[in-house]
Amino acid sequence: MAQIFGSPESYVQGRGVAAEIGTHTESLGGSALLLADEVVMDLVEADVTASLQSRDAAVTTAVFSGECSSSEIDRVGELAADAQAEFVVGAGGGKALDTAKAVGEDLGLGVVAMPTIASTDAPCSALSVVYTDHGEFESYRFLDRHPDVVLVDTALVAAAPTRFFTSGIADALATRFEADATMRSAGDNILGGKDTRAGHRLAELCYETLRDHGISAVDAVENDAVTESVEAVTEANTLLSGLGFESGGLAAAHSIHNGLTQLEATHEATHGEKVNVGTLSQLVLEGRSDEFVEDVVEFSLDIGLPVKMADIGLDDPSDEDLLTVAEAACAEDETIHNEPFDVTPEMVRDALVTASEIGRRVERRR
Ligand SMILES: NC(=O)c1ccc[n+]([C@@H]2O[C@H](COP(=O)([O-])OP(=O)(O)OC[C@H]3O[C@@H](n4cnc5c(N)ncnc54)[C@H](O)[C@@H]3O)[C@@H](O)[C@H]2O)c1
Ligand SMILES: [Zn+2]
Repeated sequence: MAQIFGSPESYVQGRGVAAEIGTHTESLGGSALLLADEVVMDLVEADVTASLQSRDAAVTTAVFSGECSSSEIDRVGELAADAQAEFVVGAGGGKALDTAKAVGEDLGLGVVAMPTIASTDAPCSALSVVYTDHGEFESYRFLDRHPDVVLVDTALVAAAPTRFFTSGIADALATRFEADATMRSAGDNILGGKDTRAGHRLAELCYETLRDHGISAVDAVENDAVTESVEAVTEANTLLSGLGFESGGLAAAHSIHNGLTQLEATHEATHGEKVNVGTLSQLVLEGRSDEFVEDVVEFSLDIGLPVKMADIGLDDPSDEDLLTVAEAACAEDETIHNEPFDVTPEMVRDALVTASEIGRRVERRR
């Protein structure tokens, strides 16, 4: 089978770049739909509208409901059609961006992904994760095209609540481990091909960047400051992890995340926070050494990330709850089958409870 690597047409990152968006969208047409929820609309509408209008692009705004569901994708699609938009600018977190990407695909429009938090690796991928209107994982929707432009204003990223930034570190921390599993099993990446050296190396670079800069980047973001470490980690969370997971492949960590979304009690935890519990479980599942797992737990604690189920709303999960998570994680089309051995629900349940116990133990001894 062919090796496949994919990426957005262009990636722009820096302090204040939201106000320069118009200089990067001229090839996309003269009419934009700006999609953002109320919080994000307040943050970006003035700068984005002024910059696009200065380049002769008309702007219509649409308020995002908060969930990337089929009904929301259809609703926003109708608004884009009514506005005769030629491109969609999705601003906000992963859900707003995933919705904008799906709308762009449905209507054949250009797409600008403008993350205002570095909370996930959603911005760069040709993928929308679709949920029910109630927030349960429903399906991966694979898109034909990547976003035309990904634009990340690091001043916005640093000013947002720190929890989003740390969640993005968690999402990115999983990337290398999942790409490694996919490579060892010769599994498929998200683009339906085998990995390239480039895809795999970017996943490794992502991990190295987080370990080299993660802790001080969080210190900076706590103070709304943009440092070189914040630039490095924003790039790792957004670009390196985005390219790394898509072209490198996903494995157990994200399947366990998807399983966890089946339980209402986890819905308050962010995507990245649930992924971190999935990552630690993957390491246990793979039989990594105590020292290795504890090192990742220590780093997670330094960053302020969950290391056990109780940290993501599951204080005392019942056997039935654990089986629900484990069975969903092992569904036939799940990426957990990219692990280089057969995985059963029992193995996932045992890895989850053991990873949580390790997390609890390391936390106690600090
Ligand atoms: N498509 C992909 O490749 C991919 C990859 C990873 C994750 N995802 C998806 O991303 C979603 C999770 O995204 P998320 O964690 O960003 O959550 P989210 O999209 O729900 O956004 C979280 C919140 O951040 C707020 N926000 C955004 N920018 C802000 C700012 N600058 N200041 C203050 N608040 C701000 C928004 O109002 C929103 O309420 C999940 O649906 C997940 O499946 C998709
Ligand atoms: Zn993710």
